[in-house]
Amino acid sequence: MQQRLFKILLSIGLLLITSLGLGFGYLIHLHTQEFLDAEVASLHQGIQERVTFLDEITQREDTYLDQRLQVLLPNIYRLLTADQTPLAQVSLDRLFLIKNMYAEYGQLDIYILDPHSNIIQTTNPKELGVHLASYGTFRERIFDRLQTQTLYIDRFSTSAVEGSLRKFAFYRPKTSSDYTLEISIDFYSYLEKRYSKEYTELFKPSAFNTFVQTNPFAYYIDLYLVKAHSAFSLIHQNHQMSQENIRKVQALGYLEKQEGNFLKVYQLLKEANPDEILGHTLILETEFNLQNLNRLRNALILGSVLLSLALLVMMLFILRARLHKDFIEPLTQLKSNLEQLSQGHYLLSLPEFKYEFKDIAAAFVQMSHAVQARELALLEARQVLEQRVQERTLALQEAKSYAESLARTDMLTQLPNRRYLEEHFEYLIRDQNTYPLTLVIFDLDFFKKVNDTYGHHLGDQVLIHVGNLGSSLIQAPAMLGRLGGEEFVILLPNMHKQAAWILMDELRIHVSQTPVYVSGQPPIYVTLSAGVVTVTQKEKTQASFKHLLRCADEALYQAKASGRNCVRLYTPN
Ligand SMILES: Nc1nc2c(ncn2[C@@H]2O[C@H](COP(=O)(O)OP(=O)(O)OP(=O)(O)O)[C@@H](O)[C@H]2O)c(=O)[nH]1
Repeated sequence: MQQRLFKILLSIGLLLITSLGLGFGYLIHLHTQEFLDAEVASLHQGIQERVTFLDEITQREDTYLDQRLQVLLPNIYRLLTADQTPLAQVSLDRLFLIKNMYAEYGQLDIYILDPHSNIIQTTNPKELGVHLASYGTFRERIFDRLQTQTLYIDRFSTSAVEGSLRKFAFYRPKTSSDYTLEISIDFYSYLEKRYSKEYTELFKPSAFNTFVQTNPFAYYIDLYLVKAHSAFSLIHQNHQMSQENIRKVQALGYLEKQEGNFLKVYQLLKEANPDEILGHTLILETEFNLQNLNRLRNALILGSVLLSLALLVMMLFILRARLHKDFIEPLTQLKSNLEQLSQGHYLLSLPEFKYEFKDIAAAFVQMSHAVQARELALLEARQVLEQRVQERTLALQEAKSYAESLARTDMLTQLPNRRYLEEHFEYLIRDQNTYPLTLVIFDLDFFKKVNDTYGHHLGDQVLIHVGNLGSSLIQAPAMLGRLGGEEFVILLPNMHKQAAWILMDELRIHVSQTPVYVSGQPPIYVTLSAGVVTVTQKEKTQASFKHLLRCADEALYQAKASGRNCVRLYTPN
């Protein structure tokens, strides 16, 4: 039982620990996820603030530069073509000369574009020969506008070739001119010149790396300026973002991609209508290395499971000990008491129990006493029952023997009846020592007359009287019985016929001389006639009760025929 209980407890405990471990694990997982989300959000928030600030500065400077460039571009054109040199043939030296004149703008570059948007001369040699019309909507945006106006100042934008943030301005002396003058101002170097270096540091791509350094999980960040379907990296220049990601981030605003321990997050920082000339979409890309975080989370989960396991083992041991003391021990004690009770030991000495076992023990003792009392009562009842059974058996035996005696007794005279006489004859005839065996039958003479004269009742008294007289003359094993009516039979073992004749004659005389006295009546005298038959041992094989009765009856008939009141011996013819 203890083992089973322990197994049940162990199963419950294991279930508990599994759920506890899983619960803890889930909580830790949620917590780390929340923590990570908060870190991601704080990083993005910081970048967003910086970008918003940059955006404000950009817009302000854009307006300011627009005003200045409207004056600057015609001036540069005039300076370049002062000696009547056609724009298409301005020398590189001249370009650099002019460029250096405007050092206050920081990194300023001058370009001369041919009618097909090719850069044919520039202070930025990297871009020489670049066909600008192949970049996005350059021709539609700029060249088409210059068909109707001579000056077009573009927004701040990334350089298609370098990816740096620049302000672009275009000028044609006449709308019909073939060649175009373009200048670009590097935004960061412009800011450095206009403000201070510390100030511009905030917006430089390298400054964004501080976000990576200060965030525990950040691994890599980039900002993309999206033009139509191309994205230009502002931090890691020349870096590209896939078309698929651009579309997804534009549609969802936020996108997360997990690859092993690395998490990439894309967030739309600024969305603009691509149809608007100044519209730029800004997408932030951040990448986080979660290796340490995952390791920490796994260690925490494992730790919590191990701790719960240790707690469970401890709890189980304590519980088992308590269980044994508070539950198993009293139960074992009660079990042994029950065994004692089943063996009939009622005087139980129960030890001190605790808790509910105290009540159980009390009830148990009560039950024991009740059982004891009931058993005693049962014992007594059994004794009474046994006594009654004995009494009833005795009564039954008596009733039986009474019934048997009734079955063998003539009710009127209380003498053996014909059945008893026959049984006794069978007994005597089987015995070797009863021969010669004599059977006498006697009959009252003219008994009808007695009945007729004195009534049947007095006739009965006469029959009883004669029976009594006969009984007084014989002793067992001889037997006198009433055959029926006024006929009687006497069985006389060990008696010769002469002796029997003498005995019967004695009875005849005795009857004839002993009247029946009934009050108010004269004495009633009766006589009897008798027939005697004797069987020797030799003759016993032919002898039966019926046969001897018939023989004796013949002798009786002789006696009747001889005038009655006499005894005749049977003589076979
Ligand atoms: N009171 C009384 N009478 C009985 C009983 N059994 C038989 N009797 C009568 O006994 C009488 C017998 O009559 P019988 O057979 O004519 O013989 P009997 O008158 O004795 O004449 P014999 O035998 O020829 O001397 C009848 O009247 C019977 O009714 C009995 O139990 N009680």
